[in-house]
Amino acid sequence: MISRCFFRYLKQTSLADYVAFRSFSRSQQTPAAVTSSFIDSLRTAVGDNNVSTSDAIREQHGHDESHHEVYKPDVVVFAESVEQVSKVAKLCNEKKVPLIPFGSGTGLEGGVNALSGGVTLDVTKMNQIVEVNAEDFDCTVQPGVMRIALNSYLRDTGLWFPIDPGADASICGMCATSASGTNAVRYGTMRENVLNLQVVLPDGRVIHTAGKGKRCRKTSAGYNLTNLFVGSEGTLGIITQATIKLYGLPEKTIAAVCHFKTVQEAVDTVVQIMQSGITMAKLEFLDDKAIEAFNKFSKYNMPVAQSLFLEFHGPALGLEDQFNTVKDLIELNGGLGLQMATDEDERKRLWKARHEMLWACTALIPGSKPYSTDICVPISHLPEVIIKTKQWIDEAKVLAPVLGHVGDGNFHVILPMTLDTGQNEIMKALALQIALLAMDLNGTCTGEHGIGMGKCHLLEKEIGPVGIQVLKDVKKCFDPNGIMNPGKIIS
Ligand SMILES: Cc1cc2c(cc1C)N(C[C@H](O)[C@H](O)[C@H](O)COP(=O)(O)OP(=O)(O)OC[C@H]1O[C@@H](n3cnc4c(N)ncnc43)[C@H](O)[C@@H]1O)c1[nH]c(=O)[nH]c(=O)c1N2
Ligand SMILES: CCCCCCC(=O)C(=O)O
Ligand SMILES: [Mn+2]
Repeated sequence: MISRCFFRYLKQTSLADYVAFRSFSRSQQTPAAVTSSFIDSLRTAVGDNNVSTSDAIREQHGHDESHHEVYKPDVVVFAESVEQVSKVAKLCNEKKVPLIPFGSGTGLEGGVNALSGGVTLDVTKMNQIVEVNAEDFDCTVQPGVMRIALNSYLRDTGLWFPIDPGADASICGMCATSASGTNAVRYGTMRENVLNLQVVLPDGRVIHTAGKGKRCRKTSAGYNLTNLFVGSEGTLGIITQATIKLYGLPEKTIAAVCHFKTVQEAVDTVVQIMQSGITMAKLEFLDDKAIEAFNKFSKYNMPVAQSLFLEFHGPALGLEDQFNTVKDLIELNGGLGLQMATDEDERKRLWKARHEMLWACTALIPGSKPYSTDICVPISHLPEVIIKTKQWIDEAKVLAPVLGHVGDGNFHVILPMTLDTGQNEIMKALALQIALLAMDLNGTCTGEHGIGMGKCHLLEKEIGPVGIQVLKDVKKCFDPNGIMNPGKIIS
């Protein structure tokens, strides 16, 4: 039974939102015209070995890591070059067949699920690092280059690409979702780190969003096409190359963990650290439930309490001063157990465990699939939003750990979805309620996972009917036949 209190906020804001959410249904797309002669033309374009209609391959490409229902494409194509991507796009456009770009399938909003069937275009075979300009701190990669492989390749140069969503995602998939993660508080998100993109448009034309070969740090040359494609989730074109910023590996790194008796103390500390102007590299909150999952899954023995995980990057000189300033703030707010950790192996183990929190939380209920909230609010509203969220979780009597990138005002509630539909309805209502609160407090329903198939109804609420109409106009301009990843972002 859901408590009346649980729905109080929902009722205060708008019951209509909840009804709209419950009855939200994706507008049915025209079924794909994938005939055998169409598949033959794909084989001619990319070679027999690069076209698969096997059920297992279609299943594998019909979902990401989220709980969303699987939607298999009719056919999966593996591209090996920009020319092949262009030919496939042209063929799909001519026959009005849906075309869904696929990076590595680690998304969390059903971005790759083929809602209307069609062709899924897997770009993992295009995995070359095109160039590294160490002296300019940038590099250019093909769409199948993965984040961890890029950083291994860069290691000897003393450079790295710090944006880290935890999962080993493709760099171009990260561009497509505007990913971020634990290091964004210092290094920004994909939006701040992409200098140029090569994109194949649905009609097969190839563009460079900042101009061919351009990789300058600043430009005021016209509309920002690059950032139109960052976060476009495969709905405007296929990203076939990305030029991104690199950074020097930090000379010194300090990690630390501390815990608090109350959520208020922990989150007040976060706000004060951010307002003090200290540049944190990571500033993560894990609530008591998250710590329980963390201990169990990764074999730690941390106090089960509201916790902060922190990391500092910088020159050896002065970094300990920053640590000590933060230490003072933590202690002033009642924080306990803070210790400096500089041992590299222990640090790696800690962050690996943090990145596995999705699996740690879902393991709390075996067989469950994760449903995620991803709100982001201005930092001053963070204490209010986290405290209300935790109160609602308690009232709803669901097991839902809270964790996230609080230095950015961004956090997740991990809602393990099971076969118990009653319980799932409660989870979805809770997720909606949290998103509505964030939006009321000048925040967004998604800081980093994107809209995908799961949050279209929230985007409508977030940017309003005129905003949505403008997005639809933009979509029409790039993709007049509506073939690119239909049903995503705007339904
Ligand atoms: C355990 C765990 C933990 C996290 C996350 C995942 C998992 C499994 N994520 C989410 C995820 O890693 C993130 O969304 C990636 O950016 C997705 O990259 P993929 O290559 O897997 O794209 P994937 O293949 O999943 O595609 C995602 C979307 O991008 C589109 N796309 C992919 N490649 C494209 C291309 N070349 N051109 C055009 N469109 C393309 C797809 O069509 C789809 O809409 C995350 N994220 C985050 O920001 N912060 C975090 O903290 C985490 N944490
Ligand atoms: C489905 C749960 C998503 C939250 C976990 C992934 C994530 O973004 C993280 O920070 O961890
Ligand atoms: Mn995250």
